[in-house]
Amino acid sequence: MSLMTVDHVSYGYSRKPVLRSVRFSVNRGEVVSLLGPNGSGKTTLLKVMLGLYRPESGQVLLEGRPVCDMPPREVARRIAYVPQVHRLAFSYRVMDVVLMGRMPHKPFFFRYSGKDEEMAVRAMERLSIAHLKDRPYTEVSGGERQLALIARALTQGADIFIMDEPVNGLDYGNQIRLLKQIADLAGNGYTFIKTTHFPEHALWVSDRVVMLRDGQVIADGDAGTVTSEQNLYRLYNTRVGVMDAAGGLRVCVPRALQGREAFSGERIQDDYCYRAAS
Ligand SMILES: Nc1ncnc2c1ncn2[C@@H]1O[C@H](COP(=O)(O)OP(=O)(O)OP(=O)(O)O)[C@@H](O)[C@H]1O
Repeated sequence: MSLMTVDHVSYGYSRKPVLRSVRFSVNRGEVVSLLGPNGSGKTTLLKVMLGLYRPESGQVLLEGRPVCDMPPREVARRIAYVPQVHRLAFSYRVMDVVLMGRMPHKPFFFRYSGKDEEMAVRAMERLSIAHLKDRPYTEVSGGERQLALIARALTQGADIFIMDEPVNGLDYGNQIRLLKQIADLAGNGYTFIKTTHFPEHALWVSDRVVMLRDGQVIADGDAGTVTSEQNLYRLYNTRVGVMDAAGGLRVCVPRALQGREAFSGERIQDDYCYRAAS
Protein backbone atom coordinates (compact mmCIF):
# COMPACT_ATOMS: atom_id res chain seq x y z
CA MET A 1 0.00 0.00 0.00
CA SER A 2 1.24 3.54 -0.77
CA LEU A 3 2.13 5.71 2.21
CA MET A 4 0.04 8.62 0.91
CA THR A 5 -2.45 8.68 -1.91
CA VAL A 6 -3.91 11.77 -3.52
CA ASP A 7 -7.03 10.33 -5.05
CA HIS A 8 -8.73 12.52 -7.69
CA VAL A 9 -8.60 15.64 -5.50
CA SER A 10 -10.40 18.78 -6.64
CA TYR A 11 -10.33 21.99 -4.66
CA GLY A 12 -11.07 25.67 -5.23
CA TYR A 13 -11.21 28.92 -3.31
CA SER A 14 -14.68 30.49 -3.42
CA ARG A 15 -15.69 28.55 -6.52
CA LYS A 16 -12.47 29.24 -8.45
CA PRO A 17 -11.18 25.75 -9.30
CA VAL A 18 -7.50 25.40 -8.35
CA LEU A 19 -6.93 21.64 -8.20
CA ARG A 20 -8.64 19.46 -10.79
CA SER A 21 -8.82 15.75 -10.15
CA VAL A 22 -5.21 15.56 -8.95
CA ARG A 23 -4.00 12.01 -8.57
CA PHE A 24 -0.67 10.51 -7.50
CA SER A 25 0.75 8.41 -4.73
CA VAL A 26 3.82 8.57 -2.51
CA ASN A 27 5.79 5.56 -1.26
CA ARG A 28 7.71 5.35 2.00
CA GLY A 29 11.24 6.79 1.83
CA GLU A 30 10.58 8.59 -1.47
CA VAL A 31 11.49 12.18 -2.21
CA VAL A 32 8.73 13.58 -4.39
CA SER A 33 9.13 17.01 -5.99
CA LEU A 34 6.14 18.99 -7.16
CA LEU A 35 7.04 21.25 -10.07
CA GLY A 36 4.74 23.84 -11.59
CA PRO A 37 4.55 27.49 -12.59
CA ASN A 38 3.45 30.21 -10.15
CA GLY A 39 -0.19 29.82 -9.25
CA SER A 40 -0.47 26.26 -10.55
CA GLY A 41 -1.75 25.03 -7.17
CA LYS A 42 1.32 23.50 -5.47
CA THR A 43 0.89 25.14 -2.05
CA THR A 44 -2.85 24.48 -2.14
CA LEU A 45 -2.15 20.82 -2.85
CA LEU A 46 0.27 20.60 0.11
CA LYS A 47 -2.39 22.09 2.39
CA VAL A 48 -4.96 19.58 1.17
CA MET A 49 -2.42 16.80 1.81
CA LEU A 50 -1.94 18.08 5.36
CA GLY A 51 -5.69 17.92 5.96
CA LEU A 52 -5.90 21.71 6.39
CA TYR A 53 -8.27 22.04 3.42
CA ARG A 54 -11.04 19.54 2.75
CA PRO A 55 -11.21 18.56 -0.94
CA GLU A 56 -14.43 19.33 -2.80
CA SER A 57 -14.17 15.88 -4.29
CA GLY A 58 -11.69 13.06 -3.99
CA GLN A 59 -9.59 12.37 -0.91
CA VAL A 60 -6.09 12.20 0.53
CA LEU A 61 -5.26 8.92 2.24
CA LEU A 62 -2.51 8.28 4.77
CA GLU A 63 -1.94 4.53 4.86
CA GLY A 64 -5.48 4.08 3.57
CA ARG A 65 -7.17 6.48 6.03
CA PRO A 66 -8.64 9.84 4.89
CA VAL A 67 -6.39 12.57 6.37
CA CYS A 68 -9.40 14.90 6.75
CA ASP A 69 -11.09 12.48 9.14
CA MET A 70 -8.01 11.97 11.32
CA PRO A 71 -7.61 14.04 14.52
CA PRO A 72 -5.19 16.92 13.74
CA ARG A 73 -2.82 15.84 16.54
CA GLU A 74 -2.57 12.38 15.03
CA VAL A 75 -1.79 13.88 11.60
CA ALA A 76 0.83 16.13 13.25
CA ARG A 77 2.57 13.11 14.78
CA ARG A 78 3.02 11.64 11.31
CA ILE A 79 3.35 14.64 9.00
CA ALA A 80 5.51 17.71 9.59
CA TYR A 81 4.96 20.87 7.54
CA VAL A 82 7.88 23.14 6.77
CA PRO A 83 6.29 26.29 5.34
CA GLN A 84 7.72 28.60 2.70
CA VAL A 85 8.29 31.73 4.73
CA HIS A 86 8.40 31.53 8.47
CA ARG A 87 8.43 34.49 10.77
CA LEU A 88 7.51 34.51 14.41
CA ALA A 89 6.14 37.59 16.12
CA PHE A 90 7.80 36.72 19.44
CA SER A 91 11.47 36.34 20.03
CA TYR A 92 11.62 32.66 20.92
CA ARG A 93 14.97 30.95 21.24
CA VAL A 94 15.84 28.53 18.45
CA MET A 95 15.56 25.78 21.09
CA ASP A 96 11.96 26.84 21.91
CA VAL A 97 10.99 26.68 18.22
CA VAL A 98 12.49 23.20 17.88
CA LEU A 99 10.77 22.07 21.10
CA MET A 100 7.38 23.09 19.64
CA GLY A 101 7.67 19.87 17.66
CA ARG A 102 6.82 17.98 20.88
CA MET A 103 3.41 19.70 21.23
CA PRO A 104 1.35 17.06 19.38
CA HIS A 105 2.59 14.53 21.95
CA LYS A 106 1.55 16.54 25.00
CA PRO A 107 -1.66 17.17 26.95
CA PHE A 108 -3.13 20.68 26.90
CA PHE A 109 -1.25 21.94 29.96
CA PHE A 110 2.26 20.61 30.01
CA ARG A 111 5.91 21.30 30.60
CA TYR A 112 8.64 19.99 28.36
CA SER A 113 10.52 17.09 29.93
CA GLY A 114 14.25 16.45 29.95
CA LYS A 115 13.59 13.80 27.29
CA ASP A 116 11.88 16.40 25.04
CA GLU A 117 14.90 18.68 25.39
CA GLU A 118 17.24 15.82 24.64
CA MET A 119 15.29 15.05 21.43
CA ALA A 120 15.42 18.70 20.39
CA VAL A 121 19.17 18.93 20.97
CA ARG A 122 19.76 15.66 19.10
CA ALA A 123 17.79 16.98 16.10
CA MET A 124 19.79 20.22 16.14
CA GLU A 125 23.05 18.29 16.36
CA ARG A 126 22.02 16.20 13.39
CA LEU A 127 21.59 19.40 11.38
CA SER A 128 24.72 21.05 12.81
CA ILE A 129 22.83 23.93 14.43
CA ALA A 130 23.15 22.96 18.12
CA HIS A 131 25.37 26.00 18.69
CA LEU A 132 22.37 28.22 17.85
CA LYS A 133 20.05 26.80 20.48
CA ASP A 134 20.01 29.86 22.77
CA ARG A 135 19.97 32.45 19.99
CA PRO A 136 16.71 34.33 19.29
CA TYR A 137 14.98 32.71 16.31
CA THR A 138 14.30 36.15 14.85
CA GLU A 139 18.03 36.90 14.79
CA VAL A 140 19.38 33.86 12.97
CA SER A 141 19.66 33.78 9.17
CA GLY A 142 16.98 32.47 6.80
CA GLY A 143 18.98 29.30 6.17
CA GLU A 144 19.45 28.69 9.87
CA ARG A 145 15.70 29.26 10.45
CA GLN A 146 14.93 26.71 7.75
CA LEU A 147 17.27 24.19 9.42
CA ALA A 148 15.59 24.94 12.79
CA LEU A 149 12.22 24.15 11.23
CA ILE A 150 13.56 20.85 9.93
CA ALA A 151 14.94 20.12 13.41
CA ARG A 152 11.45 20.90 14.76
CA ALA A 153 9.99 18.45 12.25
CA LEU A 154 12.45 15.76 13.38
CA THR A 155 11.62 16.50 17.03
CA GLN A 156 7.95 16.11 16.13
CA GLY A 157 8.75 12.46 15.43
CA ALA A 158 7.03 12.75 12.04
CA ASP A 159 8.15 10.42 9.28
CA ILE A 160 6.67 12.47 6.43
CA PHE A 161 7.94 15.95 5.69
CA ILE A 162 5.90 18.31 3.54
CA MET A 163 8.02 21.26 2.49
CA ASP A 164 7.03 24.33 0.50
CA GLU A 165 9.98 25.61 -1.53
CA PRO A 166 12.48 24.63 1.17
CA VAL A 167 15.49 26.31 -0.45
CA ASN A 168 13.68 29.61 -0.99
CA GLY A 169 15.86 32.45 0.26
CA LEU A 170 18.86 30.26 1.08
CA ASP A 171 22.31 31.06 -0.25
CA TYR A 172 23.81 28.59 -2.71
CA GLY A 173 25.84 26.71 -0.08
CA ASN A 174 22.86 26.33 2.24
CA GLN A 175 20.69 25.19 -0.68
CA ILE A 176 23.12 22.39 -1.44
CA ARG A 177 23.52 21.47 2.26
CA LEU A 178 19.74 21.35 2.66
CA LEU A 179 19.34 19.13 -0.41
CA LYS A 180 22.01 16.83 1.02
CA GLN A 181 20.15 16.66 4.35
CA ILE A 182 16.95 15.74 2.52
CA ALA A 183 18.75 12.98 0.59
CA ASP A 184 20.39 11.66 3.79
CA LEU A 185 17.14 11.67 5.78
CA ALA A 186 15.31 9.94 2.89
CA GLY A 187 18.06 7.30 3.02
CA ASN A 188 17.03 6.75 6.65
CA GLY A 189 13.40 6.11 5.73
CA TYR A 190 11.91 9.63 5.94
CA THR A 191 9.53 10.61 3.17
CA PHE A 192 9.59 14.06 1.57
CA ILE A 193 7.00 15.83 -0.52
CA LYS A 194 8.32 19.21 -1.55
CA THR A 195 7.62 21.94 -4.04
CA THR A 196 10.40 23.55 -5.99
CA HIS A 197 10.96 26.07 -8.74
CA PHE A 198 14.30 24.43 -9.59
CA PRO A 199 13.99 21.44 -11.95
CA GLU A 200 17.67 20.69 -11.26
CA HIS A 201 16.97 20.23 -7.57
CA ALA A 202 14.25 17.78 -8.50
CA LEU A 203 16.77 15.92 -10.68
CA TRP A 204 19.43 15.90 -7.96
CA VAL A 205 17.53 14.62 -4.95
CA SER A 206 14.11 13.35 -6.01
CA ASP A 207 12.96 9.87 -6.79
CA ARG A 208 9.75 11.13 -8.32
CA VAL A 209 8.54 14.28 -9.99
CA VAL A 210 4.91 15.35 -10.26
CA MET A 211 4.26 18.24 -12.64
CA LEU A 212 1.26 20.46 -12.01
CA ARG A 213 -0.11 22.92 -14.55
CA ASP A 214 -3.40 24.79 -14.03
CA GLY A 215 -4.18 22.49 -11.14
CA GLN A 216 -3.79 19.33 -13.20
CA VAL A 217 -1.07 16.69 -13.17
CA ILE A 218 0.56 16.73 -16.60
CA ALA A 219 3.37 14.28 -15.79
CA ASP A 220 4.22 11.94 -12.91
CA GLY A 221 7.03 9.42 -12.68
CA ASP A 222 10.72 8.76 -12.21
CA ALA A 223 12.52 12.13 -11.75
CA GLY A 224 15.09 11.48 -14.48
CA THR A 225 12.47 10.50 -17.04
CA VAL A 226 9.80 13.08 -16.26
CA THR A 227 12.17 16.06 -16.01
CA SER A 228 12.67 16.13 -19.75
CA GLU A 229 13.10 19.02 -22.17
CA GLN A 230 9.62 18.37 -23.59
CA ASN A 231 7.89 18.30 -20.21
CA LEU A 232 9.75 21.39 -18.96
CA TYR A 233 8.61 23.23 -22.08
CA ARG A 234 5.02 22.10 -21.53
CA LEU A 235 5.28 23.25 -17.92
CA TYR A 236 7.10 26.58 -18.16
CA ASN A 237 6.74 27.50 -21.83
CA THR A 238 10.48 28.04 -22.12
CA ARG A 239 13.09 25.84 -23.76
CA VAL A 240 15.48 24.16 -21.32
CA GLY A 241 18.16 21.62 -22.22
CA VAL A 242 18.60 18.74 -19.75
CA MET A 243 22.16 17.51 -19.91
CA ASP A 244 24.58 15.13 -18.23
CA ALA A 245 27.31 16.72 -16.15
CA ALA A 246 30.35 15.17 -14.55
CA GLY A 247 29.69 12.98 -11.51
CA GLY A 248 26.40 11.54 -12.74
CA LEU A 249 24.40 14.73 -12.13
CA ARG A 250 22.12 16.27 -14.72
CA VAL A 251 21.82 19.98 -15.22
CA CYS A 252 19.33 22.31 -16.88
CA VAL A 253 20.55 24.83 -19.40
CA PRO A 254 18.12 27.57 -20.49
CA ARG A 255 18.20 27.67 -24.30
CA ALA A 256 17.33 31.37 -24.36
CA LEU A 257 20.59 32.18 -22.54
CA GLN A 258 22.83 29.68 -24.28
CA GLY A 259 25.39 31.19 -26.61
CA ARG A 260 25.31 34.61 -24.93
CA GLU A 261 28.62 36.32 -24.25
CA ALA A 262 29.90 35.15 -20.88
CA PHE A 263 31.09 37.93 -18.58
CA SER A 264 34.65 36.72 -19.10
CA GLY A 265 34.31 37.52 -22.76
CA GLU A 266 34.37 33.86 -23.80
CA ARG A 267 31.37 32.41 -25.51
CA ILE A 268 29.50 29.72 -23.61
CA GLN A 269 29.64 26.71 -25.85
CA ASP A 270 26.99 24.04 -26.09
CA ASP A 271 29.43 21.25 -25.48
CA TYR A 272 31.74 23.10 -23.10
CA CYS A 273 31.39 20.69 -20.22
CA TYR A 274 28.14 18.89 -20.86
CA ARG A 275 26.92 16.58 -23.51
CA ALA A 276 23.28 16.56 -24.47
CA ALA A 277 21.40 13.84 -22.68
CA SER A 278 18.92 13.38 -25.46
N1 LIG B 1 -6.31 31.82 0.33
C1 LIG B 1 -6.58 31.96 -0.96
N2 LIG B 1 -7.76 32.52 -1.36
C2 LIG B 1 -8.09 32.67 -2.66
N3 LIG B 1 -7.28 32.26 -3.68
C3 LIG B 1 -6.10 31.69 -3.35
C4 LIG B 1 -5.69 31.51 -1.98
N4 LIG B 1 -4.47 30.91 -1.97
C5 LIG B 1 -4.13 30.73 -3.25
N5 LIG B 1 -5.10 31.20 -4.08
C6 LIG B 1 -5.08 31.13 -5.55
O1 LIG B 1 -5.02 29.77 -5.93
C7 LIG B 1 -4.14 29.60 -7.04
C8 LIG B 1 -3.04 28.59 -6.69
O2 LIG B 1 -2.23 29.16 -5.65
P1 LIG B 1 -1.06 28.33 -4.96
O3 LIG B 1 -0.49 29.21 -3.90
O4 LIG B 1 -1.57 27.01 -4.57
O5 LIG B 1 -0.06 28.18 -6.19
P2 LIG B 1 1.48 27.79 -6.23
O6 LIG B 1 1.64 26.83 -7.36
O7 LIG B 1 1.92 27.33 -4.88
O8 LIG B 1 2.14 29.18 -6.59
P3 LIG B 1 3.63 29.75 -6.33
O9 LIG B 1 4.56 28.92 -7.13
O10 LIG B 1 3.52 31.14 -6.88
O11 LIG B 1 3.89 29.73 -4.84
C9 LIG B 1 -3.62 30.99 -7.39
O12 LIG B 1 -4.41 31.49 -8.45
C10 LIG B 1 -3.84 31.78 -6.14
O13 LIG B 1 -4.08 33.13 -6.43
